Amino acid sequence: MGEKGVFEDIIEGDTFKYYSEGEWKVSASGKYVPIINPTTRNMQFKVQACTQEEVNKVMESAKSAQKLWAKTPLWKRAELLHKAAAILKDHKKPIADCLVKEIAKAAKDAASEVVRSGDLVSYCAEEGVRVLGEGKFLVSDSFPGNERTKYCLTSKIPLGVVLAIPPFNYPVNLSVSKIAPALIAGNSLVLKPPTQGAVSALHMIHCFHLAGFPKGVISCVTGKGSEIGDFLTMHPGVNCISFTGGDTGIAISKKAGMIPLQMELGGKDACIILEDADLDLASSSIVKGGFSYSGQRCTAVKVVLVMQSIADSLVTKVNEKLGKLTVGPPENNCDITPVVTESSANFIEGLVMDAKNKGATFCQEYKRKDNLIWPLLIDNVKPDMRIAWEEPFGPVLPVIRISSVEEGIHHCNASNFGLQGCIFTKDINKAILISDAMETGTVQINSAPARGPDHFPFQGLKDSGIGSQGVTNSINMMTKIKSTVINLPTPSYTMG
Ligand SMILES: NC(=O)C1=CN([C@@H]2O[C@H](COP(=O)(O)OP(=O)(O)OC[C@H]3O[C@@H](n4cnc5c(N)ncnc54)[C@H](OP(=O)(O)O)[C@@H]3O)[C@@H](O)[C@H]2O)C=CC1
Ligand SMILES: O=C(O)[C@H](O)COP(=O)(O)O
Repeated sequence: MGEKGVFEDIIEGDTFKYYSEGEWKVSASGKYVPIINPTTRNMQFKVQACTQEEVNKVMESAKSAQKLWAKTPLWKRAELLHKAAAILKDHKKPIADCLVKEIAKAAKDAASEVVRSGDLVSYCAEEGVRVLGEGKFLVSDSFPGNERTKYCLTSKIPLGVVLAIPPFNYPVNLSVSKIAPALIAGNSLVLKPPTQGAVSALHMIHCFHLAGFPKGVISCVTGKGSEIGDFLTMHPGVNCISFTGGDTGIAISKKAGMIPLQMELGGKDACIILEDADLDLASSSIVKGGFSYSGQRCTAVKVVLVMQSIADSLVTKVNEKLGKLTVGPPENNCDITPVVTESSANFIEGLVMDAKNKGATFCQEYKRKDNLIWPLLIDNVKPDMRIAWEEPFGPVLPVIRISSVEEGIHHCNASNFGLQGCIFTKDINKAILISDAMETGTVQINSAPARGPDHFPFQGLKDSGIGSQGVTNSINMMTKIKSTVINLPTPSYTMG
């Protein structure tokens, strides 16, 4: 079970506790949620199945703690975040070990997720003191019909309680990308971690506890999203929801009520390859973009749209590189590791079989053992195949051969998703025109889609999301503007 020592307080018996009012607690439910190791398919960890009463208590304490937190000087909030970031990075090993066991992330990638997360928290602290330390000053005579009798001062104020719900694939990084902006902006934060990934997230929360955040400013409740999710997202104490995940986010946005929402949902990121593309660069980007963490990234390349004349060469190069990927357990740092759950593996297999039955060309033999699926490139995919449109979230990648750039853009824009996309060409003018035509939140030119570096804006169009992430955008999103207007008895003009 998880590492003892500094993390001793977060576990009782064999079940991890939840974090409420600055303390680690056992749920009164007497129930636990099992976390299944994707590699062994045995139960690896247990977390508390929190009750609705416990959620209520967390919300109450988050609400009262926020009032005091908002009065804490900005530099002091930043100092605490820097401290949490340092503690997080100091405990990279035990947290990464949990990621390996809970979500089968390769050991080296698990360690870099923790380091990246510490860096994100520190960056957010630095950015916060600047973004939140500045407001606006407006004078009334810039608007027609007014004299200079009014001075308007605007500042950014906290929203209250922010509810953060991240997905399984980056349970630490996509938690802190919500926690740090919320806290620096003077909000309190309630985290509902994904079930697969909950124990890594609880370790990360303990780092914030050790940093000395006041009671109630940060809390973490565990339980299955399907059981406590609605209660949390519809809770009257929540003033903002920051969610990353799948279609669940669409359902949440319909139920949440009149509060700001930040939604980062699925994607079907298209990779358009033009005739003049550097095929070595394109093929290595496709392999990295499509197959790292076994394709379980929202920003994974999820469909290749290649010009017919270069398709054979591209497919050959991609296949050569796929042949070099190692397949096996995350502990061995394999490139391809088991996907997160058996149901996920079954879903991927469903897409693969549909493509096979409809006549697609398999570049490798389809191979699966339990949750482990060998990397597979599926060529000659046609629009009537599910894999042309649905995201497998696994190590299988469809190739659609196109006869014009317009056909590629049309396929990209016909998707319900609009997260990212990428274009490979040496002609920057063409790249810009195609980028403008693609209905996605980001287009990468000559590289695979990616969210990072974490301070870049990150957003999806259509069913891929609401709002924008990235450090600065998240800080702004988790604040409101407040104006104070000074009314003068007579117009006043400086130096006038
Ligand atoms: N755009 C982006 O940035 C990203 C998008 N994704 C997308 O996420 C999906 C895969 O991630 P996955 O974790 O399986 O996504 P899910 O949408 O299944 O789960 C995301 C989070 O929502 C929780 N949840 C489940 N049901 C509810 C509910 N009714 N109310 C509130 N919360 C709930 C889950 O908890 P529990 O685990 O307990 O069920 C989890 O914490 C893919 O579609 C992928 O594209 C993933 C990463 C990044
Ligand atoms: O959830 C995801 O898939 C991430 O947001 C992707 O992040 P990355 O592109 O930086 O790996």
